[in-house]
Amino acid sequence: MTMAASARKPLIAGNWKMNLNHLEAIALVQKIAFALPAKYFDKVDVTVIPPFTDIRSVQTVVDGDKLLLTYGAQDLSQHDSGAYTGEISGAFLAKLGCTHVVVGHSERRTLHAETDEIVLAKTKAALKHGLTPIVCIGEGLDVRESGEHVAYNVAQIKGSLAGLSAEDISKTVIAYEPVWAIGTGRVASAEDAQEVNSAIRAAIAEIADDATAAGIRILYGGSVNAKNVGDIVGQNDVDGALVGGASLKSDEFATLSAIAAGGPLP
Ligand SMILES: O=C[C@H](O)COP(=O)(O)O
Repeated sequence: MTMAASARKPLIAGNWKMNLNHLEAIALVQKIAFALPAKYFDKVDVTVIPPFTDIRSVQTVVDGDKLLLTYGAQDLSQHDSGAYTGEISGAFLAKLGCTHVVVGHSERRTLHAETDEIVLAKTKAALKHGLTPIVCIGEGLDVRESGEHVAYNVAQIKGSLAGLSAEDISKTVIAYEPVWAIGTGRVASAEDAQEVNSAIRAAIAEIADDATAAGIRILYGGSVNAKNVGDIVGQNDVDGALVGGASLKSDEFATLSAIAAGGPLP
């Protein structure tokens, strides 16, 4: 790899999951913006990922107050439009000013039976509409305990990006989220995150090329908070975090974003 880790600007993405109505969303974005002044955004990208029903309200605050944080969605349809009741098109998200969309989160893979093929189709849909897909992968506890976690994640990322051009892959963000660390308070060690993230980067070099692998941002997710984020993003191949629970607390989210930026604390 030719690009130093420091050349990849960290990304902190706050996945709110199914929390907060649109009024609560407005309040949280305003509090985050207050706690995280503009000076941090040279060194870290920050995006919030609210439920669909909050996005228009978040857009209003971000545009109205000219905030530097961006926002996205937690999922999208693989289709553009049509008879897909309950689905949301990437075109709609783009029209609302979304920059990012999470695809293949383990909760979607587990609760909605999303396979690598579906994740790939959604990744393509995101790219088609100019959205940055945050492609999630991660092993369950059984795989971790079997010691096969590196091979499992490499297979999952290859399946989720299969056939994409190097140019398309370079427009994605990858998030390694070990399922056993999500919402459990049981965070992977910084070394665990580095081990898998470096294997993912090597896999990207294989399916794309070295420059794409060196430039792509690979996040870690799973019980990240202000206390552990420094060690995690301090690893060579960890370029930020996909944050769940801690993204719902404005001060903690601002603090961990500032730490990812290299400080000082807000
Ligand atoms: O998308 C975020 C992850 O699922 C992590 O959630 P968590 O930080 O609550 O463990």
